[in-house]
Amino acid sequence: MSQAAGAFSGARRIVFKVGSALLVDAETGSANRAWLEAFCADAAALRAAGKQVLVVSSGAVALGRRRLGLTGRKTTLPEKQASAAAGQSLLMHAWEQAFAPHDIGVAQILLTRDDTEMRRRWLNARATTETLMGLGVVPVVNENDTVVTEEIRYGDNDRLAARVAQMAGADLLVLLSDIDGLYTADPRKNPQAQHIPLVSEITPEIAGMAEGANAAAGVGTGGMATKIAAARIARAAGCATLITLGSRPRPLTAIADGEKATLIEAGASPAAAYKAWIAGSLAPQGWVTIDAGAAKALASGKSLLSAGVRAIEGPFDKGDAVRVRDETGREVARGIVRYDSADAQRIAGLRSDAIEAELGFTEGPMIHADDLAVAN
Ligand SMILES: Nc1ncnc2c1ncn2[C@@H]1O[C@H](COP(=O)(O)OP(=O)(O)O)[C@@H](O)[C@H]1O
Ligand SMILES: N[C@@H](CCC(=O)OP(=O)(O)O)C(=O)O
Repeated sequence: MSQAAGAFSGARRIVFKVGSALLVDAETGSANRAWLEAFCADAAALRAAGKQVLVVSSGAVALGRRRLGLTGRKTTLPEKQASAAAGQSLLMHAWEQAFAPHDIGVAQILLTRDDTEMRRRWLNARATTETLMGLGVVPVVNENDTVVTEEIRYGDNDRLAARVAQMAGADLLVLLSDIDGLYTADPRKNPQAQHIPLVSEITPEIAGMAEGANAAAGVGTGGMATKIAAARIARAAGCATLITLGSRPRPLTAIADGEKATLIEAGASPAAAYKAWIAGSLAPQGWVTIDAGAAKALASGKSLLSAGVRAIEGPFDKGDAVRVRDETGREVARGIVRYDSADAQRIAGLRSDAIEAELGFTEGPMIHADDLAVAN
C-alpha cells in the first residue's frame, strides 16, 4: 500500500479541500453535479466506515459571477464580493442536494483570516464545528469573501483549509487539485518533472519546487505554492496533507486504491500539537491557583475541577488561556479556561455538582483535560 493510501485509510477526521475548478463546470459555469454526486457517494462511504468528514469548498465567486452576468471580463473586488454573496447560496444548495440522497445534512461555515487568527473567534468556530460533527452534519466551509478586502483575505482556500484542519483537530487534510501531487517542477512547463510521493519534511528545496498561481489557469487561485504553505500549517498542527487529482470518477475511492498522490507527513499528533499551541502561542491572561490534590490530578492527565481551585487572579474571559500554579507558586500547567474570572471566583472550591446552583449554568470542569498543557 502506498504511504498516501495508508494515511488515508488510517485517518479518523479528514478535511477535504475542493477547488473551484472541480466544482464549477467550465463550460456551463454552473455547479458540476456529476462530480459532486461522486464525491458525496465516496464521502458517505467513508462516514459509514467511521470517519468524520469536513469540506472546505471554493466556487462561490465562479458560480455567482454567472448568476450576476459578470462572466467574460475581468471583475473588480466589489464585483467579486458581490459574486461570492450570490454564489455562496448556489454553492450550499449544490452541496445540500448532493449529500441528500445519503441522508447527510450539511452546514455552512464562513470564516475570515481574522476568525482563524483571533483566539476567541477561533474557539467559537471550533466549538460550533465540534457540535456539528457531533450531530453528524458535514460542515462546508468557505472564506467569507463579502467582508474581506484583498489585504486581509486568504484568497486561496488551501491555507483556509489548513486552518480548518487545525481547528477541527483533523489528522488528514486532502487537497483535491487539478494535478496528482507535487512534482520537482511545474509539469505544465517542464515535462521532465518527477512526481514526489512522500514528503517527510518541508525543506527549502521542497518549497522551491512549488510555483504560485498561473493567472491564465482560469477559475482557481493559489497554485502549488499555497498548497505547500497549507501543508506547513497543517504539519505544525499535527495533521498530514495529501495532494491529489480531484477529477477522477470516484475521487476518494481512488485515494484509498493507491492512485498517484503526494503525502506530506505531520509533525506530531493533532492533540500534541494543540497542547504545544496552548503552551507556546497563547498569551496567558491570569492565574488559577490549585491545591495539591488537583496538581496530582493534572499530572496524571485529568481535568481541573473547581473543587481543587484555591484562588483566581484575573481578569480573564471564558476561552482565555490562563496559567495554573500550585500552592508553592510553581507553574504546573497552562490551559483554556471555561469560565470568566468572576464566575471562576464564585465556584472556586465548589464541587462540580454545586456549580449550577451557584451560577445558574455549568460548563463542566474549570479547564478540560483536552485544553490543558501540563508542564513536565
Ligand atoms: N512543483 C509543482 N508540482 C505540481 N504542480 C505545480 C508545481 N508548481 C506549480 N504547479 C501548478 O499548480 C497547479 C495546481 O494549483 P491550482 O491550479 O491553484 O489548483 P486548485 O485549483 O486545485 O487549487 C498545477 O496544475 C500546476 O500547474
Ligand atoms: N472563496 C472563493 C475561493 C477562492 C478560490 O478560488 O480557491 P481555489 O479555487 O481553491 O484556488 C470562492 O468560493 O469562490
